[in-house]
Amino acid sequence: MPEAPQQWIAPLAPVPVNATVTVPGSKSETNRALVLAALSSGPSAITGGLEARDTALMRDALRTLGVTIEENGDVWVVTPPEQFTAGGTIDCGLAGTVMRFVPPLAALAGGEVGFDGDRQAYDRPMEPLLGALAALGATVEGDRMALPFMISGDPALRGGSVMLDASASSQFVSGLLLIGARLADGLDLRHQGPSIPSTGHIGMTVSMLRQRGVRVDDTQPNRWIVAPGEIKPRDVVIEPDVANAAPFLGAALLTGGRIAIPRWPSTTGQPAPQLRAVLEKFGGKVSFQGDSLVVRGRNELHGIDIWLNDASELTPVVAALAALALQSSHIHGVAHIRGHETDRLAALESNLDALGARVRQTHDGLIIHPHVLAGISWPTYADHRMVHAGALLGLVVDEITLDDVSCVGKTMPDFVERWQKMIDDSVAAEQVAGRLDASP
Ligand SMILES: O=C(O)C1=C[C@@H](OP(=O)(O)O)[C@@H](O)[C@H](O)C1
Ligand SMILES: C=C(OP(=O)(O)O)C(=O)O
Repeated sequence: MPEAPQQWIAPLAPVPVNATVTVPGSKSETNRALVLAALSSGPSAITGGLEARDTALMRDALRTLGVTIEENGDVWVVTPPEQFTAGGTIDCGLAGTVMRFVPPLAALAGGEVGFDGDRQAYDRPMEPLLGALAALGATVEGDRMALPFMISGDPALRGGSVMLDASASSQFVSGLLLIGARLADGLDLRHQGPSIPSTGHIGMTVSMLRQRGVRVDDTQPNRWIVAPGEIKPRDVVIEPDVANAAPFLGAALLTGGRIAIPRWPSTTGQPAPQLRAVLEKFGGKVSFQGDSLVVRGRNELHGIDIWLNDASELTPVVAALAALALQSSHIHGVAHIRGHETDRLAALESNLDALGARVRQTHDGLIIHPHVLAGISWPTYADHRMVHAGALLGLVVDEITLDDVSCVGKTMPDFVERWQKMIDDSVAAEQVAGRLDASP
């Protein structure tokens, strides 16, 4: 079950932010590492996995399929079963990685596995993935080819060639690639349709498969060939989550401050280069100090024109920054985020309009004309990234009130505490520098 709703008034920044912010592990890498450990030929240890709703749902899902996961502090030891267990029901919550990565595992179980999730998850696209699993030999039952549904698997699923349209989510491709090596004939997967978003995340899947000894040929565009064979166990340390770093880095831009994020992943399938490009386009100065990414803002944001297809989960943060820029901005290439946790284009248009910005949806994005913002209401639509956007606006706009901040627990349950700490650390830094009176 999602958490009970919790209202939150986003704090104003009394000084430019100036802090070092540690960011928890990547959701995408954590859930891939869990799934690959469950598919591999022996136990694997995962260190620094993200502790949040999406990864708890993934651990529960794998346990329902017979996987053993022992959690000792931040080290999780995952032991795969001989064969995935049927008979259970998986709760996907609102997690794309659970609803798209676990059905392929269920297709390898010896019987029926049920899938359900939050009511809001029923609207997220599933049909291309379920259609592909049916084409590969699994039986899929459900009224709408969306959640809820049932899969009857076969541990000896043959696999082979299959075609799908992955323009609604790269996760359809990733989910199938993850099991490709476990199919008797391997997998020859092709995409046909409008371009696939978030291709960096498919790159993350391919590179994590290769690190475990799986042969993947991705030399042709929109085609992936996975050879059948062993998925080797591997111990991993999870890198920080780039999309969860974004609101903190955005705070440096908005307040003319400085934020450092240690352990910045330099080679990653996460949208790290895209985030850096966004911050620079807005006028931020990005540099590295040791293993930290450091962003400095100038208190003035330029309007930007940006293709965010490969980093679409950054859209709410980018839109919030754009609403406070000096010129208009245009975000392109993100039509598919209408099927993310909520219809993010509609949510951003309606929320920012209500604060006074003039925002228009296009066929694949948003045009944002900034305006002096005022107002209090910031509905979050159960979407963690709408919390990030509201928090950013609240740094400089009085009394921004989020109707429910609990949904941020999808990927960062202690976001509010980390946000407040960023502000408190910044005030303390000003006091130490003698620029602010330290008396209460
Ligand atoms: O595979 C992954 O871990 C993800 C892929 C992307 O999904 P879409 O391709 O649906 O945008 C991204 O937005 C999501 O946050 C995580
Ligand atoms: C789109 C997102 O999540 P999911 O993995 O549920 O698709 C996201 O985190 O912004």
